[in-house]
Amino acid sequence: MKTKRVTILGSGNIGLSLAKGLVKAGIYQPDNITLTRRNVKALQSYANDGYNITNDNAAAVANSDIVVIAVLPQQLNGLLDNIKLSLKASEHLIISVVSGVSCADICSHLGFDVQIVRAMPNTAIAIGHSMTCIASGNASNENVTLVKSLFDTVGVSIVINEELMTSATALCACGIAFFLRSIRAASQGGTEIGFHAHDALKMAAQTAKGAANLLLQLASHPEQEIDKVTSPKGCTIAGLNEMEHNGFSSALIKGIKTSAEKAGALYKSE
Ligand SMILES: NC(=O)C1=CN([C@@H]2O[C@H](COP(=O)(O)OP(=O)(O)OC[C@H]3O[C@@H](n4cnc5c(N)ncnc54)[C@H](O)[C@@H]3O)[C@@H](O)[C@H]2O)C=CC1
Ligand SMILES: O=C(O)[C@@H]1CCC=N1
Repeated sequence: MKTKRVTILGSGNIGLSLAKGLVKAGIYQPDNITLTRRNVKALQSYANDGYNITNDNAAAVANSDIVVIAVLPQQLNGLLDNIKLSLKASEHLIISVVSGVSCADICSHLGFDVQIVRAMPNTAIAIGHSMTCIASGNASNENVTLVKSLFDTVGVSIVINEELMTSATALCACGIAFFLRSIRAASQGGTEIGFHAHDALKMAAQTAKGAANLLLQLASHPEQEIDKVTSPKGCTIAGLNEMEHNGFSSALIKGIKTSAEKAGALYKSE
């Protein structure tokens, strides 16, 4: 089967992470991927690595099969106006990673229907460890499966209902920042109790990785694993309860709810 040519419109944080992930997974060569950005000079190092780069979105779309839209919600309508005439409903498949914008919103702005699959990856896609949620309102099952198989090469992906995409944004895409901040905070605690900052960070990150892998590899529940750590009258339960008295779980839950509300409102507030 001929390799489908991919164009990534808006090659910033997530667009470039996706490109790197696809190449690292070995399913695309850089020369099958076109990266666009208004300031194309910022992509020069990618051109040196063999990617096609341009600031001409319309031409890039015309020369591709799969079009990934990776601009900010407030940049989307301008981009759609830019590519409208190059988009062929019968030829193109759009993958949108834009938060808070439905397939119907995109078709409505374009003024015609084109198959769209939404994907919500996170920045760990650059190293093949994304948690990606996939949904579509109007694409064929075949295309949803195609997109899932693409994202399966750069992490783990699941197909969900489109109404849950803003929730997926908060839990998984924003979630990377939440867990990173937790690791950073743990390392700061580690420094206060005696470790050099770089050692404390490494120790905290590896500990977080171990905790996540206990759940993923043993298909276990967090409380089951926590019970194994908390010795009676021990130091773990003392620290854990102190964190809970200070709102640890509550802060995470409230933060995720706030992010989900914001994710749903980003495009509509423009
Ligand atoms: N950063 C993340 O972790 C994730 C972001 N997303 C979504 O992905 C989208 C992009 O987010 P980021 O990559 O973080 O933003 P970003 O600001 O890093 O990247 C957007 C890029 O699009 C370019 N751009 C804007 N208008 C353009 C146009 N008309 N033509 C060509 N390029 C254009 C900008 O110059 C910029 O480089 C957003 O909608 C965000 O909600 C989704 C999942 C995770
Ligand atoms: O913060 C944001 O709006 C984007 C969406 C998910 C991750 N970053």
